[in-house]
Amino acid sequence: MDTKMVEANRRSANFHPTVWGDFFLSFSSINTKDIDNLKNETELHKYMKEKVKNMLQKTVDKSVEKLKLIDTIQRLGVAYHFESQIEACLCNIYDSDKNFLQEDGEDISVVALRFRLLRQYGYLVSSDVLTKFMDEEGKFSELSMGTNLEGIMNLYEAAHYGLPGENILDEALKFTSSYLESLLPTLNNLDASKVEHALKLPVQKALNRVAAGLYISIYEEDESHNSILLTYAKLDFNVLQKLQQKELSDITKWWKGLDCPKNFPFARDRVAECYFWISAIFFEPKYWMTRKFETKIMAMSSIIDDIYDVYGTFDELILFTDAIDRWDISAANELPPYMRHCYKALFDVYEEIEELAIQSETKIFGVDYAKTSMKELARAYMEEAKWFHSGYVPAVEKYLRVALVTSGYLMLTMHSFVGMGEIATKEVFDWAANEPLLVRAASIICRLTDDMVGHEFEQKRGHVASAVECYVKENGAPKQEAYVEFQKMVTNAWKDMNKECLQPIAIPKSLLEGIVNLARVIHLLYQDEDNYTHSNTKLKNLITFFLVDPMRI
Ligand SMILES: CC(C)=CCC/C(C)=C/COP(=O)(O)OP(=O)(O)O
Repeated sequence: MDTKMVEANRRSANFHPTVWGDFFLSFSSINTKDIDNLKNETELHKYMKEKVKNMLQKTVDKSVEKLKLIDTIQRLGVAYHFESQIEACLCNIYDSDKNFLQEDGEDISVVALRFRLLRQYGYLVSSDVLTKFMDEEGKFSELSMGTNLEGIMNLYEAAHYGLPGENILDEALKFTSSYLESLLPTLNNLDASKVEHALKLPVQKALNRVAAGLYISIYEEDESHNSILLTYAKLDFNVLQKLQQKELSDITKWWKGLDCPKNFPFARDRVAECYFWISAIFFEPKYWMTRKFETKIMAMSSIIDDIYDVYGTFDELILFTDAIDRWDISAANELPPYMRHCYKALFDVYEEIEELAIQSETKIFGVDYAKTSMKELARAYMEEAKWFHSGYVPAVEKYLRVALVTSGYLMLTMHSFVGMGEIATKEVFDWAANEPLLVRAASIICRLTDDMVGHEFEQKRGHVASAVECYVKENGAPKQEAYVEFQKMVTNAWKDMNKECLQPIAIPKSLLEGIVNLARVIHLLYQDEDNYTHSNTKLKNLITFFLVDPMRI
């Protein structure tokens, strides 16, 4: 270390060391026994897939059974194999006669399920269909709906698809959430697990892959389960897990080369956590390229964030921001050793991205958009550093102009597009570059949720004022008021996202889904605390479940 580094007055965040270290390196090769198992598993996977496909084909279109089947396939995390059949079926329902949402005598369970599936696939069906289940005062109640657990749960799931101003769904969510909570102590084990799962991870806020992994055991407990669907879901889980173990092994090898504990001892050493974050969003095998470099970019951004927020001196940060803005490898020579190391590593990642993009005929122009978003991120980090070093606490609106950029979600969006091939056209990148509502909404969810759970830990070590401190200063109000206000903004951001996912959509659905999934990661990892920074409990368990232990078939 050079002496200047030792002498400078630096902060320390005392982040805990890596949880995973070299653990995933051992998944780099597969032994002969595993190859045989893999062959058998792949064969069985293929065979079961045909069976599920047949099941879907044979079930009568527009029937209640078909809706339930689609719901189960989705909940088990395998809908991505049957997207075209599912789309066709829901399109058929939407295009049919005007009464499709409510046949005579249908109960809330069917009406709400159909409503939710259609909204989920982008069809703007009217929520008026639910008014029939309200009482004279326009409220949902036990009496108006009957105490049918499935119906209440289906209404609960549907209610998450509300749009701005759609009060009926606000009402539905209020009633169903508190009713389900109150029912919990009275339910048998299986129903209680279903309700707890739904309360924690409603379909609209859940990463499908994660919710599915956790739902499989609940489904297995249900005696009425379909054993073909169950086995197929488990097989699929294991096939993806093996693929992801190998990918994470390669990424760990790269990460080890950076030697984080030695070169960036002040930073969060979290590469497996970054991979989990990204692979839960882009889980389909065909998105391997996005998983690979999005993880690397995220892990690098995490170090860069810690350089700005924790370790770098103000003068060093000016040099670093300037070097990133110039994007010129010779600028590395002007940086102190630890920054130089980071800068060069960042360049190496972009070199790899460019090579991969060319090889796979992804259009290379996307990489320029990605670099621009990284420069914007660094400039925004610098703006926050200036505020911190001058003790400035901006008003919330001013803070958010910068802090939505430092949420990193526009940057991650741009990089994800690069890996997703032909569908990411120039128009798509331009769309993202123009601050669309969807990206803004995902960034609001990320920034405000992160600030609400993380600000006390951050302020203790010295950190730019978070949205909470900005609100308190601007309004002379207690922090509890800030939490309430921000929770409202987060709720509205989810509604904006629902709106932006309705037809006609601005960009291809799989790209939109990636952005919504970015917000869903926050719902999973930042509800109670910042489980990324403090990754040795909840996130450790999730990684063990999804990336280490296979399911018993
Ligand atoms: C989404 C991206 C780019 C993630 C990289 C890792 C990261 C910086 C997480 C948030 O950390 P934090 O809670 O310390 O963020 P901040 O310093 O912005 O509050």
